[in-house]
Amino acid sequence: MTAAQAAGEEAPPGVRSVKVVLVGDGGCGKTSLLMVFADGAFPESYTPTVFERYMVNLQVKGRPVHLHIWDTAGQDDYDRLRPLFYPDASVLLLCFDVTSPNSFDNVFNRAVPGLSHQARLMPIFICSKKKKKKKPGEVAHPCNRSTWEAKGQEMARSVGAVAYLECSARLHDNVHAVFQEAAEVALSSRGRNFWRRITQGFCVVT
Ligand SMILES: Nc1nc2c(ncn2[C@@H]2O[C@H](COP(=O)(O)OP(=O)(O)OP(=O)(O)O)[C@@H](O)[C@H]2O)c(=O)[nH]1
Repeated sequence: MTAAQAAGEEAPPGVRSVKVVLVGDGGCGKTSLLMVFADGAFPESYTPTVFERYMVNLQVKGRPVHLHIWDTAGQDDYDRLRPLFYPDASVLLLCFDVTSPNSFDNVFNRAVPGLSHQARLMPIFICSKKKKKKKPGEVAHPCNRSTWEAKGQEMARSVGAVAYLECSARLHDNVHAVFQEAAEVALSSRGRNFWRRITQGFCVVT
């Protein structure tokens, strides 16, 4: 695995550039995922993002790639602005938090509308495996491990995602794989229908 490195504004000559957009409910873990990938550190404090761009270099099949990653605001006040980031993007990371059923439903209700007109934009469905301490007497969460994995895969298929990945920013688990997958999908000459076909069985990376 090649470590990502923070990059300058523009891709150096000859280096391919890929735009990735992170979407998902406010607080579902987008910024933390990106910070662990870009800086290698989990941010301990929560500050809601408006719209921020990060540039990170990584290697795909031994060649340098310049990732432009847009971290978008999850709050509903920004629902109309968010799709403005889609047109020249290659990959959309649709994120939800496993401890929040609302964040799961909202991928479909809020993030996906606006996607249908973007034929070139390939969605990847990302599950953020946050761990929540159970309070005494609390009933099992409806999205517990045995159900949310299946639900996640089903949702991924229904929104036409080309892959389904699980990760934890806090545990630094599978974070690099998310962006590596995004870069590989974006740089492939294969179209969205190809990726959908080969991922019908969805490989879950944990
Ligand atoms: N346990 C756990 N908590 C996490 C993880 N990722 C994020 N969090 C926590 O979730 C909260 C929100 O995280 P952010 O990454 O800022 O969420 P966001 O989706 O960028 O939120 P907005 O900027 O409001 O859209 C913070 O308190 C994080 O510490 C994780 O992998 N595990």
